[in-house]
Amino acid sequence: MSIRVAIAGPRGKMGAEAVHTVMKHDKMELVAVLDYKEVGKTLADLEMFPASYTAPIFTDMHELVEATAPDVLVDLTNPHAVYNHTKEALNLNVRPVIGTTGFTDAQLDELSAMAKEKELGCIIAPNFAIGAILMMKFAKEAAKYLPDVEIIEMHHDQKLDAPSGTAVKTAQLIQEVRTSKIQGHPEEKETIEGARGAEFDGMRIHSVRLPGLVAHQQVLFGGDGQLLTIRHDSLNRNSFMSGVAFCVEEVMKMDQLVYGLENII
Ligand SMILES: NC(=O)c1ccc[n+]([C@@H]2O[C@H](COP(=O)([O-])OP(=O)(O)OC[C@H]3O[C@@H](n4cnc5c(N)ncnc54)[C@H](O)[C@@H]3O)[C@@H](O)[C@H]2O)c1
Ligand SMILES: O=C(O)C1=N[C@H](C(=O)O)CCC1
Repeated sequence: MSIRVAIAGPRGKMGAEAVHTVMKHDKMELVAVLDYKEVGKTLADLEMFPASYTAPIFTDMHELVEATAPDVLVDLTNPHAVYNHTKEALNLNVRPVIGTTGFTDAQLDELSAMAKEKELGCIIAPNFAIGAILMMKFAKEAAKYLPDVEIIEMHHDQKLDAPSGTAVKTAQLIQEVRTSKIQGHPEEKETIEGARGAEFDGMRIHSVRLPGLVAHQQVLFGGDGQLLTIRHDSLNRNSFMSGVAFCVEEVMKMDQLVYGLENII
């Protein structure tokens, strides 16, 4: 039986790729999409999609679920919309696969409790690219031996949240193995505010935003007379799509929330 999939944010850079991925997948059916405004009756009304894409467009999640009964909601929208979408989906017994970044810790805790209570699978994946997951895993391993670390994430200039979800997740994974320490000179002083980047448990995170970039991250470890750099580059959004398809299949087997693909690959 096909997995019935709905996608929120179908006109976006990631959402449009996800639409194509689900349409091509032999074990999935795209039953509906969620937009925030009236843009047409079905995807076929949008110039960006072919006439054969007949999934209906909804602007209300309750109506979408009532009319099309999806198993999974893939959300690729923005940090303002995603929390409510995830909550609504769980309330309506639809399993969320969330690629949108920008959750607070409190929101993650609340959603995790909701998924547990409902015994529903939910995946929140700051990064769907396998190379990025490996970068994070390798960075966690390296931090055991080289605890002085700074993260430089680089994204396109349309990105709304900073630091990136991947950078935050990387710092959290490192925090699990690194004895907390403040890095740099104890008396260091910023002469221009923000020069040393964001502070996370004594580590620094730097966010670069430039046209031309897609999604890139370097994790730099400094030691005595040596520097280790672990770097990942997503060169296009297709790099995320096998991860999206993997999550749609995986979430159907789960009964709780998982934050980060490193927990399930
Ligand atoms: N997890 C990953 O691997 C991964 C990879 C790339 C991007 N992202 C994240 O995915 C999100 C989307 O990225 P993007 O580059 O496609 O952005 P985008 O701006 O191109 O697309 C976002 C889309 O969401 C739509 N939207 C906004 N509010 C909405 C709402 N309330 N309901 C329905 N649709 C709504 C917008 O119309 C837009 O089409 C961002 O949070 C980004 O950080 C995650
Ligand atoms: O393009 C974006 O925006 C991306 N966001 C994710 C993040 O915040 O980590 C992952 C990569 C692309």
